[in-house]
Amino acid sequence: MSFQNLRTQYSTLLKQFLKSTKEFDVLTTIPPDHSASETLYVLDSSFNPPTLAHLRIASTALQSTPKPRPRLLLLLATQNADKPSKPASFEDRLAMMELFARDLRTHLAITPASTNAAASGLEYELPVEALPLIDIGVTKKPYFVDKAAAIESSGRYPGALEQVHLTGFDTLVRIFDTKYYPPHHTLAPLVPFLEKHRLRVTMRPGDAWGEREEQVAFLEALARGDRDAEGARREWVQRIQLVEGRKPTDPHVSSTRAREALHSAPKDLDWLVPDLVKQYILSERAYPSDGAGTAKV
Ligand SMILES: Nc1ncnc2c1ncn2[C@@H]1O[C@H](COP(=O)(O)OP(=O)(O)OP(=O)(O)O)[C@@H](O)[C@H]1O
Ligand SMILES: NC(=O)c1ccc[n+]([C@@H]2O[C@H](COP(=O)(O)O)[C@@H](O)[C@H]2O)c1
Repeated sequence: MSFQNLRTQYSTLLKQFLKSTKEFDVLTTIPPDHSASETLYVLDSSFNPPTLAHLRIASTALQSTPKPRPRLLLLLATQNADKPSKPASFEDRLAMMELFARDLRTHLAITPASTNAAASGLEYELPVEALPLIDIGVTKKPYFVDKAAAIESSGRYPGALEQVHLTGFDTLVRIFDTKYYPPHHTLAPLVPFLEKHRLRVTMRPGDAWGEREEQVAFLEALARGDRDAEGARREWVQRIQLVEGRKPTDPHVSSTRAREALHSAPKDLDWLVPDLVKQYILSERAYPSDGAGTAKV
């Protein structure tokens, strides 16, 4: 299917979703398949555009599970907690999410899960049947607690399915920010979320969120009870896994950096975004240099 047809397909599906009363829906599954799974990994993002950091977050989570054929939901919220809905339109982002899903499956097919296996130098290829199913989903809810509840009540997945939300450290801090939970502004709304589901948080050292030690200290403070007065529970640390992010020598990858590189240094896209996503943003003008481009629906 051409990029343009892919975009048109998502434009139609998105319009139907926005007109419906649904709070969450799956628009596509790659490959089309309805078999059950025990754990649902959820990568919620603006996908503006999807980057190699997103790919790393998703692939390391999927490769860390001993369960056969895990399932991944790539989730786009039509309303963001903080950011305006631009510069790329939602249909461009949905098209890029599908391309990202294909890039991710290709990556998983040829990348061994352990560094030992990688070092062995033996040729490696995962059979197609073992690759994860990837759902492309949309939600009208900006907050994690509501997204998780909307996924649960959608009927799209078995009721008891555990969700593991994949986030970066900056998002963990915001999930634990009481400003998002009016009218009482406590962390009580997180209780049902963390009783049932988990967070797998990738550290994001060296930027506005502090170095590795400060990020580890955030969870230690939670375990010590420093946040009890806000309504936090110490046992939540069992539900939150902190995993290593980029090495200090690796460049910092973000969607902002990819959008900037498109106009100033397109060669940098090679280490910022996966291959099909790169082809899409170079050919489809999802990010015009005049900054135009809005969430057209
Ligand atoms: N380099 C990274 N390291 C760790 N986590 C990341 C990284 N890039 C993105 N994430 C996480 O992935 C999730 C979705 O990211 P998001 O779409 O906000 O990407 P972003 O690169 O931060 O976007 P932007 O640059 O447009 O603000 C968030 O939970 C974010 O913390
Ligand atoms: N308290 C919360 O649940 C909370 C706070 C901030 C952002 N978010 C969400 O996290 C996701 C990633 O956010 P950014 O795209 O702003 O990095 C978005 O879907 C956003 O709406 C949730």
